[in-house]
Amino acid sequence: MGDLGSVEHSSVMSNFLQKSGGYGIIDGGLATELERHGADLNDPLWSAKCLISSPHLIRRVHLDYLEAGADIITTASYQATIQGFEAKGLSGEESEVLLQRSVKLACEARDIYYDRCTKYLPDGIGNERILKKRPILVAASVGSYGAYLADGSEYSGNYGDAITLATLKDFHRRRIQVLAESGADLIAFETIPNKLEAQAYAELLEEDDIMIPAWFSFNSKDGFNVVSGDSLLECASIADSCKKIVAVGVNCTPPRFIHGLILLVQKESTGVSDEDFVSYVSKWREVGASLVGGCCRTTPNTIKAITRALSKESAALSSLQ
Ligand code: MET
Ligand SMILES: [Zn+2]
Repeated sequence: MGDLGSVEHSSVMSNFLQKSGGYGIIDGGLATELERHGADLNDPLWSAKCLISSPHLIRRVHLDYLEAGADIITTASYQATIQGFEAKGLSGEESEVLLQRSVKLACEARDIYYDRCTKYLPDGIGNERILKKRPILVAASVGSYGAYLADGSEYSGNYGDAITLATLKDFHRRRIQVLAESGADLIAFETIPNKLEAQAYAELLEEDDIMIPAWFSFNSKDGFNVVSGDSLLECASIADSCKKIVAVGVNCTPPRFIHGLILLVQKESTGVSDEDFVSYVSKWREVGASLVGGCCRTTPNTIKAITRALSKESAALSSLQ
């Protein structure tokens, strides 16, 4: 993806993939994992509630995913919006601090992880915890306007006629700026439900000259289109025409659809039992996915199973070379 102008942005991902042996493992569900640890996320802020009430738990879940072998961890900002925080009575400034905190927590988890790798000596794979010094990226998560609304439109992509491109850009602008300057390595636009929102993100990345790369990840419930019914191909082409986008994929989508969806977009990709999930992953790799991970209800154990399966495969491949 991209052209000459995108060399710097695309090099972040290509350098990462090169150093990671050609593929990267993304973490699994964050919100659902926080819930599994007892957090009550029944709130319009969903996982972002923990940025206020239990940041330590967020850090711990990031660390669990790193110790399960994830190479990319996504921040707790999915449903963290300035508008959502303000609705809780926080100031604009306080809201921005919370957005920054989401990235800081992931970076801290990475630091702790690296420290553990040094202390416990890297022994690769085989123990309970995977402690292996490797490139780790922090992806600042951005959920959709529908996620903020928390009314189900995140999975219908139907915002009604009153919501225009301008509305969406105004909604997301400041949040994206803050996350881009927070120390994250890239922005992960997740669960994008329609073309209009993809367009809004692409325009913001360009107009505001966002300095870190981004990926677009759509959700689908039919294996062909994004949830709104907009064509995945058209959505992916918006990503293609934006030089700041370094990967396109799908998340929060039934795994049985993902093989076909990758064939459709031929870029990045990202729940079922851990075994079932893993059985899909090699096939996704075979058809060209460079980035694989989980979403809601996947856990550090899912990621560990993926890590093991893929590292076995790449060891087998390199012994043939
Ligand atoms: C509804 S998709 C949620 C994605 C987010 N990164 C999470 O795992 O919490
Ligand atoms: Zn999800």
